[in-house]
Parts: sequence; structure tokens; C-alpha cells
Amino acid sequence: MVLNPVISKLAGKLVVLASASPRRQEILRNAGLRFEVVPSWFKETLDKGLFKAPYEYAVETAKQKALEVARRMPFKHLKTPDIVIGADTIVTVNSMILEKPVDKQDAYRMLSSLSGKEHSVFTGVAIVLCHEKDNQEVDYQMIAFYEETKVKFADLSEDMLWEYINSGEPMDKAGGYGIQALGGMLVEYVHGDFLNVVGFPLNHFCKQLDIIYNHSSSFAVEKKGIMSKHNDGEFKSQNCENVIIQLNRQQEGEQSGTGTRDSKPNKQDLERICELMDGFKASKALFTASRFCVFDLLHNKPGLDAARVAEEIKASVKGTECLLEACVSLGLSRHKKKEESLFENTDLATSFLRSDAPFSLHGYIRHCNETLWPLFSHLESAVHEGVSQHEKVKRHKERCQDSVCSSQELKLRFMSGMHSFAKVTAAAVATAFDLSRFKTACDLGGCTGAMAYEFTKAHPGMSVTVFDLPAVIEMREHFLPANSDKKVSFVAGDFLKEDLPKADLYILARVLHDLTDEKLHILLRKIAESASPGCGLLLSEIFLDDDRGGPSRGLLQALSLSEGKQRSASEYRLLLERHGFITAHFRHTGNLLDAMLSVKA
Ligand SMILES: O=c1[nH]cc([C@@H]2O[C@H](COP(=O)(O)OP(=O)(O)OP(=O)(O)O)[C@@H](O)[C@H]2O)c(=O)[nH]1
Repeated sequence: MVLNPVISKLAGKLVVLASASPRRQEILRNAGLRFEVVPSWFKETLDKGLFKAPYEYAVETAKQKALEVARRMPFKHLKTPDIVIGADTIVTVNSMILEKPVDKQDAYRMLSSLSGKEHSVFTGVAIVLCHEKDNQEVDYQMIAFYEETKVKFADLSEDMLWEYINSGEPMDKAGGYGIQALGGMLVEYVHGDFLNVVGFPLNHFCKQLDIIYNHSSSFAVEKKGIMSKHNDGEFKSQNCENVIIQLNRQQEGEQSGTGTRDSKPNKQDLERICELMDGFKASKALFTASRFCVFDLLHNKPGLDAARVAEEIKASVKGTECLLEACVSLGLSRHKKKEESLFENTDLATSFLRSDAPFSLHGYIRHCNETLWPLFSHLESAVHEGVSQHEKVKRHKERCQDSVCSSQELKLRFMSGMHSFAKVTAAAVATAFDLSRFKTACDLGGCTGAMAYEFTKAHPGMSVTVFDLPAVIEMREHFLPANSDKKVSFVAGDFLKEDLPKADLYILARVLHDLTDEKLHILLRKIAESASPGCGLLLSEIFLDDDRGGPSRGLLQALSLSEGKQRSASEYRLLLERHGFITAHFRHTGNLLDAMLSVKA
């Protein structure tokens, strides 16, 4: 068997998995591979119409994911990996390519198209080998392949479909199901590699490594071209493109000009810089359109022209037209087919920007506009003085427009921001681990209970107590879901001062990053005092990479923190261990927050 010797060939090399998928990480970790995770920033937006066969789309996406990380790491992380692995999983049925559903309706559309039928799951995999030369230039070689597995679904009743969708499991999975978990119940048969369906064809991958590392004579690399196709028959295996791309930084530069004094700048670099320079404009356009409830309006009355929108939102026609066109360019609105002057929402806006969408971020966007935006406009002072600008911003607000706002209203707005963020992240956090053995949970700082409701939904045997400040608990009724769940109860108190409710599981979602070290230890000590051996502590935050090189969402968040700090999973693990909690699992959920489950020793 070639598997183990092949994996061991990678020992001592810097192997990077360019994927945020927790399943890929688990498959490779279980195979004994040691690697770093650097999720790719490549956006999965290749035009599917350009590919003759669906697997070509998956392979190309995998290549772009891996290449983006391989190119970024020497600059961003100041180290060159030896090998970068990227992958992309798609489902195909009736000539359609299904990726991850954007919302429940999309999951419903996907799952009902799979009901009672056989479909194919393709995972494209790209392996980029990086060779740093003496002059610090890097040569890249690419090996790409795909694997196909056929899966047949049973006939799914509407009840079963919706129960499955409401479990939250479909959302981050290609085709809207997870064969390794609840989704396994939908499957009649699997022909082919099971792990390929879960997201990574381990066997095929090992065979490729075997070719690369044990049959290197057939892996002769042309050193001349910038991109060269390697067509050595010996090197080809089934479903394998074995395209070797050699890109060396100097050559790239020569082609497009980077780093050379007298030629034109590199197009990709220029695009990236423009994206950064214009980022704030895009954010403010989104905030403004949300503030004027443009997405609600276009949802209720699709196909309005700029003048009608202006009339409805009580704004100028010229300004509204500019705003709508900017939203079109950002992929938030679009022109109605064949009627250029009429506007409607894109699916993205329908899913996340309508104020009443199940995963609406409307409240959080308002929080970004009203609280974070002013803080970031004082960033120079914050960096210069090294202190939070919250007080300065608060005083300024009191003097200006918000003097008309009662403190009650400001609190409600804050809670609305936290509520909408929690609704989008809660299912991913609640389903990150098997929590069935915990019957009672306490969500510390659980605000409106949005997270708690998702926990009771995902774990029917669990009841959750939300513990938060009296002022928050008093106002949470504004946010109660229509069919509020009796298994969620609310207790008012200050978790830094008062005794905590007893529970089998304590949930800390987006709490610790905001506390000073001193407060953090007070809180962890109190949890440790309340928790019996075997009790769980579920921590949900944005976890920084160990080298603090990313993700940038976490590092950017740190710029506006009042007193806390951003930490890596390893840093949190050490903090928890000091209070007697041993970390059992860690997951990148693929959503906006990651999760770590620790157990009281
Ligand atoms: O049965 C299962 N089928 C698929 C999955 C998971 O689905 C996703 C597929 O998405 P993609 O390939 O785009 O990968 P991402 O999660 O976005 O991570 P990257 O950072 O690599 O783009 C994948 O996570 C599969 O594991 C499943 O779990 N079960």
C-alpha cells in the first residue's frame, strides 16, 4: 500500500491546505498529514459556461484557490510553502452544477432536484509545488486532477426535506447535503470514493503524491516556459490533468511589468490595490442603500426605476441613480432583463440585505455604519494614541444627530446588530460539534437569544439559559421569534460579578475578544467554578492563524476593539487550559465565526 510512505514523504515540508473546509482538514489530519491552514481568498465566481465539462470547472477553481495562496504566502506570511493543496467540490444533476446553497430556499431547490435521482459529485484537487530559488524567486508547478463519485438519493418527502434544511447542515456543503452526517440518511447508494463526496479524494491524492515523490523521473519539469503543459504519458493517470504550470515571479513580472522600473504595473496587483483603496466606498454604498431600505423596497416592488426609488426613499433622483448603479456594480442589485433602466435585487441582497430575510444582516450593517464607521474614521488617532476611540465617538454622537436618540433606542440598535449577526452565524456554531450529551446550556452574554434558539433547534434534547445584563434581558422581547421556544429561558445578571446559572455546557460567542485580560480571567474563573468535571465550554470567535497572518477579518476587527484583543485558537486553548478546560475539538465552520469545544477536566 502506497498511502503511508507517501504521506511521510511530506514530513518536514511546509504543507499548506488552502481551504477553510473543516472536513478537508479532518480528512488530511486523520491521514497523518501535518499542515497549516491558509484559506484561499479566491472567489468562486468562474463563468461555468466557459467549461466543456463540470469537472473542468471544479479543477480550475481548485487550481485558482491553491495558486492564490501559494502566491500570497511569500508576501503576506513571509514564508514560502513547499506544497499548497486546494480543492473544490461540486454536485452535478440534470446538467446543472450545484455548489453551496446561499439560503434555505436555495438548499430546497438543490435537494429537491436530487430527490430520487442519481447524481455525480466531483472534487477537483490542485497541488502546487513551490520551489524557492537562491534569488528568492519562486517557481510554481501545478498538478491537478479530479475524482467522480455517484450518489443516489431516496425519494424525499417535503417534511423530511424541510426538517433537514432546518437542521442548518446543508448551508456550507456542496449540493446542500453532508453525506458524513444527517445527510447520510438521504442516501440510497454511493458508487466510488466516499471521502470524495465529503470534500477530498484521499486515495487519488495519495496516488498523485506517489507519482510526484516516488516516480520523480517521469515528473520532469520543463524549466523554460512561463506556462507549460506536461504531457508525459507515464505521468498521466485516470481523471488527471497533470498540468504543470511554472510561474516564476521574475518572469511574471517581465510579462506584466511588476518590479521592473520602466514597464507597466502588474494587472492583478493593481486590481488588489484598487480593491483596498475603494473598499471603504463600497462599504459606505452598502450602508447607505441599507439605511434607505433600498433592498426592502426592491424586494417588495421589483423593477422600479431610479426616479421611483428616489421618490420612495425621499432622496434626489441623481443621487439615487448613482447609488443604484454602484449597487449593480457591487453585485447587490441588477438591471431587470431587457429593461436597463429598471432595478431589482440580486439573490445576495434577497438573502442577506432585506430587513426581514431569515439571514438578514440589516441590523449588523446598521451597527457597522453607526458605530464602527465613526470608530474607523478615528483610526489615525487610535493608532497614534493606542487607546480606543469609543468615548470620543460617543461624545461626538451625543452632540450631533444622536442627541435625539434615547439611550434606550441606541441599546436597541446595538442589540439589533448583535441579533442579526448571531442569526447568520448561530446554526454553524450550534452544529459544529456533536453536543447531544449536553442537556443544559448557558449562553453567557447571549443577548436576544438568537444563538440559544438555534442550539435548541439543532439539539432537541437541550434547554438553554441566556444570561445577560438586566437592561439587555428587559429589551430582548423586541426580538423574540414568533413561535418562541419554551426551552430557552432568560436570566438577568452580570457575568463578571454574579453567580452563573448551572449548566452542562457554557457558550461564549463573541465575548472573550472584547474583554481585557483581567476581565477574561474573572469570567473563565467563574465558569470553572460553576462547571463540574465533564462540562463543556463552547467558544466561538474569529480565530487568528497561529502566525497572526490572517484572517484579515479578525485583524481588522482588532482595530476597533475597545479593550480586548484578537487571539489564535492556540492562544485561546492555553487560556482555557489555565482554568482547567482541555480543548477537545476546533472547527473552522466556514461561516463568520469559528468554534472550539473544551471540556472541564
Ligand atoms: O457530503 C458532503 N458534501 C460536501 C461537503 C462540503 O462542501 C463544501 C464544498 O465547498 P467548496 O469545495 O467550495 O469548499 P469550501 O467549504 O468553500 O472551502 P474552501 O476554503 O476549500 O473553498 C466542502 O467544505 C465539503 O467538505 C460535505 O461536508 N459533505
